[in-house]
Amino acid sequence: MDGKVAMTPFRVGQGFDVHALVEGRPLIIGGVTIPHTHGLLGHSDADVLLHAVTDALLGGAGLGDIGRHFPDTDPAYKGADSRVLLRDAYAKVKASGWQAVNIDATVHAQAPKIGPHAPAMVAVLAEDLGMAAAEINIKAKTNEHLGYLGRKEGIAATVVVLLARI
Ligand SMILES: Nc1ccn([C@@H]2O[C@H](COP(=O)(O)O)[C@@H](O)[C@H]2O)c(=O)n1
Ligand SMILES: C[C@@]1(CO)OP(=O)(O)OP(=O)(O)OC[C@H]1O
Repeated sequence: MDGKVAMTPFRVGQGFDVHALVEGRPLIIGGVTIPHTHGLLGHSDADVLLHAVTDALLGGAGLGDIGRHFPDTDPAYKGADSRVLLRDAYAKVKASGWQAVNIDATVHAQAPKIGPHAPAMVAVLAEDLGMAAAEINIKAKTNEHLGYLGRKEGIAATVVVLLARI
């Protein structure tokens, strides 16, 4: 033994993202358009949850992060549908020998209520990643009116994913 763990069958990935809430943009979270007074600002459609899932998948596979694969300086991704980026990133993850086992996510939003939309978000992720809906969990938290999230200046998402070697 040289002290290294070779060919481990499982790896964990984590992702975080945050986008500012502004007027005049649609609010798209987890591929679902949610009626709201404000939407998220970004180079793409600013889907904070799908970006965090993408980063968790890429991170677990050791493939860097979303900005490395889809730079926000590239006009090709201006207004991009984050579902397309997620599917593209996951194809790279699988090509590198890993598949997702389960996903657990939290959307940090003072408003609006995310719970009623969570099943639709799970369906989006299940379809795009070819996973069973039962392996995907989406939670939501306010920020108890504290800080920039609590002042509704933005929405954040945190995600963990378990990857298994294919
Ligand atoms: N944007 C949100 C925030 C929260 N929820 C649901 O409310 C529950 C209580 O949230 P606290 O932040 O007050 O602990 C939480 O467990 C969610 O079920 C939500 O749907 N959308
Ligand atoms: C998705 C990309 C690319 O359009 O842009 P944004 O929508 O600004 O999102 P961000 O979470 O900052 O991450 C990565 C970017 O490269």
